[in-house]
Amino acid sequence: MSVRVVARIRPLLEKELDKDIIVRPDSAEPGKPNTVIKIPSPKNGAEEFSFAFNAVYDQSTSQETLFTSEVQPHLKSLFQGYDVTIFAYGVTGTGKTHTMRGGLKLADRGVIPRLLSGVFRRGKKITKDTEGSTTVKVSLSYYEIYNDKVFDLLESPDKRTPSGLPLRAEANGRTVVAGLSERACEDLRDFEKMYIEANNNRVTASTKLNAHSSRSHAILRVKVTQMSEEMIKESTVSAIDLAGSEDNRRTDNGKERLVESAAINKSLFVLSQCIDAISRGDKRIPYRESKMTRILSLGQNNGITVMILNLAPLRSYHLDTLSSLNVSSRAKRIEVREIENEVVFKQFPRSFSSNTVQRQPLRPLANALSAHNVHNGNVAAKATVDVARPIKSFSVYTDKARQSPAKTMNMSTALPRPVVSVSLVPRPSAAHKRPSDQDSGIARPSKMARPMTEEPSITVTASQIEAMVEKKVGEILALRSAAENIIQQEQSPAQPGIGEAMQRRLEALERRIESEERREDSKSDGLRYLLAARQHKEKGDDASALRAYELALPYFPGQAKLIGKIQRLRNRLGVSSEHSSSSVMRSPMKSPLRHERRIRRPRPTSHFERAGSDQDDADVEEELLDDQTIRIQPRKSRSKPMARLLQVYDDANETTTALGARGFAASRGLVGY
Ligand SMILES: Nc1ncnc2c1ncn2[C@@H]1O[C@H](COP(=O)(O)OP(=O)(O)OP(=O)(O)O)[C@@H](O)[C@H]1O
Repeated sequence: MSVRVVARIRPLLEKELDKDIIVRPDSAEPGKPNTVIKIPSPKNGAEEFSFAFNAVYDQSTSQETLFTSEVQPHLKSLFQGYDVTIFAYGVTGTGKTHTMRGGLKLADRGVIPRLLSGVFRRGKKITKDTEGSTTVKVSLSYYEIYNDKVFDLLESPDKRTPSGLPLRAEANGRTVVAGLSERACEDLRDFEKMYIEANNNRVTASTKLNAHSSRSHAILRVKVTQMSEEMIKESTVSAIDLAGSEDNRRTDNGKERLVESAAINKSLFVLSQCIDAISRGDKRIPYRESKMTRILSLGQNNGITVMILNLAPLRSYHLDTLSSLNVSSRAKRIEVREIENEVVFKQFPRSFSSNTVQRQPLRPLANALSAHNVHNGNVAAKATVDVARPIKSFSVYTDKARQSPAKTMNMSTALPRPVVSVSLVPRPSAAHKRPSDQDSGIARPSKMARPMTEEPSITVTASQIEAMVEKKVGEILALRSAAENIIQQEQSPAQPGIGEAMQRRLEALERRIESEERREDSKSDGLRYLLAARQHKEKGDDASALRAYELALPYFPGQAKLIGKIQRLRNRLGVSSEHSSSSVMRSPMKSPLRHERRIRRPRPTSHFERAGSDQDDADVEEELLDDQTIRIQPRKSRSKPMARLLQVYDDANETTTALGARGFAASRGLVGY
C-alpha cells in the first residue's frame, strides 16, 4: 500500500483577505469528492497547475470530519496489529499543529486527542467483549527533535543533556530513541494531563509568520498492548507534527530563530531528498542525513502511513505552497509494506499429536522470522531476529505503474503461502480497506506473506503441515533455549555488574560518536549546500542554485562573497529579497539527492569553471571550501552545455511541461523542501 497523502487547506485568519486566495480544491470528475488542488502558475496567472491527492479537505472542514475520514478507519487496523503513522507536513503557519493537536474546546480537538479517545474506547470494548480475558494497555512516549537533537518531552527540561538522546538502530531495522521514557496511560484524562504538560516542554516561539510556531518536530508514540492468556499483541501509532519550513526573509528571524530555522529547513530538505530518492527507486536513501528522517523512515516503516499536507490558501505562500505540493505529490508514490506485527504467543503447545487442533499458525511463524516487531519478553523471537535480520524493503511505483504490481519490490514474495493457513490473527476484512483502495478496484499490494503475483497453488497434506509446524516450532524452541542460555550466562553471579558497566560504556561511546557526528554534520552541511548550489548552477537551474546558496548562508554567516552571489542570482532571476526563492523551482524529476551523490566525491577538475561573473561565484565556493580544508579543483571547461529547462509536473494529468529555467525562475520557482 502506498503512503496516503491528503491535503487540508486552512481557512483565512484575521486580516487575511478573500482576494488573496489562490489555492482551490477541485474534483477529478464532476460530482466526486475533491481530490485535486489547483494553483496558478507563478509565471502566468492564467495557467493552472493541478496536484492530485487521495483526498482534499477545504477550508470548511472540521476537525471531526478530518479525523473520522482519515484517522478513525485506522484504529481498527491498529488493534489488528498494524503500526500506523500519521504526520502533518507543510509550511510554517499552515495549520499542522492545529490539525494534530488542535484547541482545547471539544470541537477544536485535533487528531491526537481524538485518536487517544478512540484507542481507549476500543480498548475498553475489547476487554468487555472478551469478558475481561483480553486486557489492553496503553503507554506513551513523546519527544521532539529540536536543532537535530532528540529531547524527551515527558521529562522536565532541566533533565535534558545538551546532546539530547541518541538514536539506535534495532535489529529489525527500526530506529529507536535510546533512553526515552515510556509512561503507562490509564484513560483519556490521564493522557490529557500528560499531553498538556509535555507540550509545555516543547519549543515554540513567535515568528512573524506564526505567533505560536513550533520550532521542533514533535513525535508522539502510542503503544497499544493487547494481552490474553495465550498471546501478546503490540502495535504502535505515531502522530507527528513536523515543524514547518520557513523563508527567513519573511520571518524576520533573529539569530536564535535562524539557527532553529536552518535545522528545520535542513531536515525538511533531507525529507524531500528521501522522497525523491524513494520515488526514483534509488538504492541509497539519505535517511541518515537527519534525525527526523531516520525516525520517520518513510518507505521503510511497515504498516499504514498517512501524510496530511497542510496548506495556506494565500498568494503570499505561493512558492512555498507549490514546493510542498510537489514534495507531497511524490510522497504518495511511496510504497509501504502493510504487515501486521506478529503476535507473541505466551506458550507453545507441548505436543503435536494428530488430534491437536490448536497448531501454532504458519503465518506468525513466518512473521517471527521476519521479526518486524518483537515483544521484549520473547527471547526466542529476539534470537530469531539476530539470526535472520530482516531486509529493509520498500516498494515504489509511479502512479502509472500501479497496474503492474509485479514491479513492486517485496521480499516477502519469496515466502510461498500454503493454501491451508491457520491463524489467530484475523485478516483485515473488506471493511478495513481504505476507501481509496476500494474505489480504485486495484488489488492492495502485499502484506508480508501475500505474494504480489498470482499465488502459487501448493497442495499440502495435513501430515505435511504438521511436520512443517513441528519442524518450525522445534527450531524456534532451540533458538529460545540458546538465547536463554546466553542470557543466563550474562546474568551469572560469577560476573557481577559486567552487563551494567558494559552498558554504560556502550552508551558513553554512543554519545561520543553522536556528538562527533553532529560536529561533522554541521560543518559539512554548509558545504553540502554550496556544492548542491554549484551543481544546480552548472545545470543552468539558477533558482535551485539560489535556494541552495540561501540554505548555505546560515553556516557561513556574514560571508560577503556568498551574500554577493545570492544577490547577483536574485537580480538575475528578478526576485526581490523580500520574497526571494526560499522555495526553488525544481521538477519532481530533478532531485537534490543527485547532489548528495556527487557531494561526497570531489568533482573532477573539468567541472568547475565558468566565464564572467560566474567565475566570482566559483571563487566563493572554493574559498569557503578551502576554509573547511576540502579542496576542489577549478573546472577547466564545460564539456556539455546543459539544457536550461525545468519540468513542471502536473500530477493530475501526469504530464510535465518544460519551461525555460531563467524565464520561469524569474517569476520565482517551485519546490524547495
Ligand atoms: N483548520 C483551521 N481552522 C482554524 N484555524 C486554523 C486552522 N488551521 C490553522 N489555523 C490557525 O492558523 C494559525 C497557524 O496554525 P498552526 O500553528 O497550527 O500552524 P503550523 O503549521 O503548525 O505552524 P508552525 O510550523 O510554525 O508550527 C493558528 O492560529 C491556528 O489556530
